[in-house]
Amino acid sequence: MSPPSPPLLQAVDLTFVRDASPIFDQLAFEVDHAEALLVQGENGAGKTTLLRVLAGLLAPEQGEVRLKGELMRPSRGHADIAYLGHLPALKADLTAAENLDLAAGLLGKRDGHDVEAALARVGLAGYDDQLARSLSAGQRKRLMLARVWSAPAALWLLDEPYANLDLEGIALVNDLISEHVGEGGAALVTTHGAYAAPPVRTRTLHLVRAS
Ligand SMILES: Nc1ncnc2c1ncn2[C@@H]1O[C@H](COP(=O)(O)OP(=O)(O)OP(=O)(O)O)[C@@H](O)[C@H]1O
Repeated sequence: MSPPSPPLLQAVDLTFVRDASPIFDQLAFEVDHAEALLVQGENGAGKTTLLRVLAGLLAPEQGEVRLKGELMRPSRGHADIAYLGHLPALKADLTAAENLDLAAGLLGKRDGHDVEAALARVGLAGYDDQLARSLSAGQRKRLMLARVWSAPAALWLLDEPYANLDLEGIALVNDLISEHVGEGGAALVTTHGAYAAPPVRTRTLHLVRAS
């Protein structure tokens, strides 16, 4: 009998220290395929810091992040991870379509998730030629969600995906996550609010500032 495969993501005793004070200390959890972990916590609790460590954008003081059992090293990106951060990772002088093309060149693209389909999926059909700089904050968030939806990554790390969105946009985020999890993907989602619908709350991690 073959050994069980390791979970998609393992946080092993993660400690992150800023200015000599720990943000989180010996944090350990796992997220597997078909799971969504909702990360909740007050302002400053360390949610963004945690997601950036998991994305490999920040190095922990101690502990490690494992993806499919393999040690992840800090880097600019990882093929198994689609990260949606607080700050728009869009090129302001490129159009919506060009931004998605650029992301596909860097991150790859899921079959059938071409630019037209991605814009339509997030409610931006017809915005192909609009510059990212002239999109509203909610439309920029939708474009960032289109990037995530188009990527072939199994693990979505979504930092405040509900921010700037209207009610229909909040429902869209929950739909996208449910669909992804239903297809065997996984997601970590941070929020302060109660926006995450039940399918997005497979489990909850309540983050409390370590000191
Ligand atoms: N670049 C930075 N330099 C110094 N301190 C930082 C930096 N980024 C975050 N911090 C500090 O680290 C702590 C955790 O911040 P983080 O952004 O991870 O919290 P959060 O839970 O995401 O907060 P919020 O809910 O307000 O978005 C805070 O005290 C914050 O002030």
